[in-house]
Amino acid sequence: MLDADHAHRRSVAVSPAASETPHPSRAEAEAAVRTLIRWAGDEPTREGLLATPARVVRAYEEWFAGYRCDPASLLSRTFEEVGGYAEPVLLRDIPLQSTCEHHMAAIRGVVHIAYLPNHRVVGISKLARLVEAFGRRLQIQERLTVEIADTLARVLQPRGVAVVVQARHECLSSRGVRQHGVSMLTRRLLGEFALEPQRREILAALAG
Ligand SMILES: Nc1nc2c(ncn2[C@@H]2O[C@H](COP(=O)(O)OP(=O)(O)OP(=O)(O)O)[C@@H](O)[C@H]2O)c(=O)[nH]1
Ligand SMILES: [Zn+2]
Repeated sequence: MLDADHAHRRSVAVSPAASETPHPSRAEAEAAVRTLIRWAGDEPTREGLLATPARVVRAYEEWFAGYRCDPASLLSRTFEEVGGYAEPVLLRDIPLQSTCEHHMAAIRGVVHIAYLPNHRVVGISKLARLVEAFGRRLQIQERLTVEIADTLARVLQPRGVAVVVQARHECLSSRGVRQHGVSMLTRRLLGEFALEPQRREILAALAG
């Protein structure tokens, strides 16, 4: 029977982001958390912190679940009976939860996605799952934006793709320059959406 570590390791191995170095064991990951607690100035053996390393490692499994997911396969089921629908499909305000790869601090925001179907559409939940698959990794916002847009373009082969990401970075607010209320906006427009006047129209529609 596979234990959770083994299953985790095996699934991570299929991730394009996985390296060739052996995946650390759960015990090693928990030991690393104990080191960070000591680095922060506290004592990992006190009662309130005893179960914390195990909790943090479980939390990491959720925050970084994207490494165990193949984003392209999320879009494999499509529907062709769309009654001739050939207008853009827009999904606004998809929640984004990610982690900044420079400081491992939270990135929180929303993603707006539009695509111009080429005879087939994808279930709308799959667009939200795509955001999760790339969001739940160590990211910079620019690459996240490109990865979402390019995967949609490659797998669905629509006539156009537009992705807008608006997010706040905790590394900007809770440390460093400590700038609160700043949000970062990134976007990627492909195919017909990269051309005027469609570009202006789709950006206005995504902005709501
Ligand atoms: N372009 C981009 N920068 C990001 C993102 N997330 C964090 N950063 C920035 O990455 C930079 C890392 O800069 P460094 O100078 O190496 O690190 P640092 O000394 O911790 O920087 P400060 O945050 O300015 O204290 C910082 O300017 C962050 O604001 C992102 O998604 N995209
Ligand atoms: Zn950061």
